[in-house]
Amino acid sequence: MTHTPGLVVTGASGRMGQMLIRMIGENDKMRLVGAVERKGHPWVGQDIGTAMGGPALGVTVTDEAVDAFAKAQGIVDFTTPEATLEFAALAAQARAVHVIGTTGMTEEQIAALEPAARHAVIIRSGNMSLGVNLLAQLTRKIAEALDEDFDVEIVESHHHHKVDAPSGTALMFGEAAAAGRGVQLRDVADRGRDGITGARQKGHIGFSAIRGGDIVGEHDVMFLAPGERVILRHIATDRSVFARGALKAAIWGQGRAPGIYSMADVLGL
Ligand SMILES: NC(=O)C1=CN([C@@H]2O[C@H](COP(=O)(O)OP(=O)(O)OC[C@H]3O[C@@H](n4cnc5c(N)ncnc54)[C@H](O)[C@@H]3O)[C@@H](O)[C@H]2O)C=CC1
Ligand SMILES: O=C(O)C1=N[C@H](C(=O)O)C[C@H](O)C1
Repeated sequence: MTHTPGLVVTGASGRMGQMLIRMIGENDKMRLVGAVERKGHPWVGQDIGTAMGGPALGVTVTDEAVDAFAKAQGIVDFTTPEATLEFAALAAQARAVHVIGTTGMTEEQIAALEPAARHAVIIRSGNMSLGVNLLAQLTRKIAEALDEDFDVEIVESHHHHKVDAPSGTALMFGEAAAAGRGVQLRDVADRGRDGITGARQKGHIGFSAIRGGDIVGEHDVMFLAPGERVILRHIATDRSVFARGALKAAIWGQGRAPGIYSMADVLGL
């Protein structure tokens, strides 16, 4: 009998789903026990390995998450907000660790994860990479140190398929800057300026989004004052940095008390 945690990947055919499946296959500390896709997806019923164009992996893509989750100790989920909410309830029933990478969730959708977190471990982050999580800590410290003469602007760039803006990472940086200043992001966020917007308000945190080509994910956190600028930059060139963090989280969560955790918890930051 094997004691390595069995993982289910949801959104298995997606950009992150396929990266996760490849990386689980290369890791002897975990096993792939399920691959879930949305109803009607052409991969449902096929072996996930062959659907991805490689050798068979012995795991058939299913649209029945409840059956797949019953065999799993961890669910790694990069899908959509609606699917993620559904999976949170099912993962809690199965007492499986639910790693959530999905972005674009509203405040209400995030709050709706709480009942599931009473029964199981949820680890959620808008960005699973070590570099971004380190930079979020730095953002908070810099925001604590600099006063409101420094305007905070966050600029993010992503591939042309991305459907949500600002990115989950940009919002993480915004939350970190707001926490450093002792304010709530929702009270100071400037999202989507257009037209005669009026002059910039002191203390606000601005967001801008670029979409194009195959950009994996790039973020600048800018502190802009008369006479000087401090700019923090993170550039992801490969999705493996997100997948590595998500898989680390799935292992870290095993045996933890139920609750909602972040990547800062996983990484001990
Ligand atoms: N937190 C992080 O570090 C990262 C988060 N993301 C986020 O992850 C999400 C997915 O990103 P990508 O893989 O680029 O998108 P994608 O569009 O390539 O993949 C999403 C997959 O989810 C599937 N899906 C949708 N509804 C489903 C359902 N009800 N059941 C099962 N599968 C379902 C889709 O068919 C698709 O294959 C996005 O929200 C993105 O912003 C992406 C990269 C890193
Ligand atoms: O959709 C993506 O691709 C990414 N999404 C995450 C986000 O919204 O910040 C993380 C990463 O930037 C890639």
